[in-house]
Amino acid sequence: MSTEALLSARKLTKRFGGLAAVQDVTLDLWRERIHAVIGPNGAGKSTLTNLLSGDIAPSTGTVALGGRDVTGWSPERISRAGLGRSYQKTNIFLPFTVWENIRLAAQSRTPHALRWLTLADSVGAANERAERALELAGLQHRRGHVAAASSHGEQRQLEIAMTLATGPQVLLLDEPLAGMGTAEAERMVQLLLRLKKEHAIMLVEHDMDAVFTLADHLTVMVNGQVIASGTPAQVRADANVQSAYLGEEEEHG
Ligand SMILES: Nc1ncnc2c1ncn2[C@@H]1O[C@H](COP(=O)(O)OP(=O)(O)OP(=O)(O)O)[C@@H](O)[C@H]1O
Repeated sequence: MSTEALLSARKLTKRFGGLAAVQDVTLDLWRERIHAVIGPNGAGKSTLTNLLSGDIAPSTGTVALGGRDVTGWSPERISRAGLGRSYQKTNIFLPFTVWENIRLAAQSRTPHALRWLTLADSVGAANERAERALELAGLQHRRGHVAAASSHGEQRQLEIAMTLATGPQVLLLDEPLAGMGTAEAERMVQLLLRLKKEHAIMLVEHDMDAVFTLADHLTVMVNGQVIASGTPAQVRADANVQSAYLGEEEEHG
């Protein structure tokens, strides 16, 4: 196993006018580890995700993927370099079947310039990636069903399968448990544990039970800054975190 992090962000800052939505954030993602990022609304979690995926460019700081500096690259190029990002359902074509959605996502990985050159190869490789993604996400039994007829939980699984179909090494998952009931959430937790075996994962999630079940490493953000980072036990014991964030949760729980 490589001793190098698959993704390394160094001192990332993003300013929107006078507001630093993300400030000086440094973070590493490693294969076989889930790194959860938590924080109250407006903490900068979405902005951080956008900086890592290339959807927005940092004001300062760098992002390296697999040892290569990818700062300023387009999201498509970063995706082809091995980063997969799940969006909340936005990419699903509801009238298409589960399989068609995954297959389309798999094809998007092939660079346009190569499509006509190596058509047979690329079709075969895309089919393979799609089959694997379908299986990994546990959606084989839904293969021929139209996405619109799938439950909320299955649509979230599909969203992850579509991300997997691009063949990523690093996964950025944005609230995969949002809006789920207990049984669906449990199924998603099991899926994330399976995915962890082959990927480096950053998980942005509000469900604290899931976060503390899944995370190997936890970063807490407040007002754009990291206020604590460490193992879940270290973070739980951190006085800053308790007053800024977890304290409130625990009072309710
Ligand atoms: N495009 C933008 N222009 C101006 N301000 C922005 C922009 N995007 C985000 N912000 C601001 O940056 C801060 C961080 O927002 P962000 O959405 O990253 O937080 P978050 O932790 O993801 O919140 P939530 O949990 O509600 O999704 C907020 O104050 C937000 O209003």
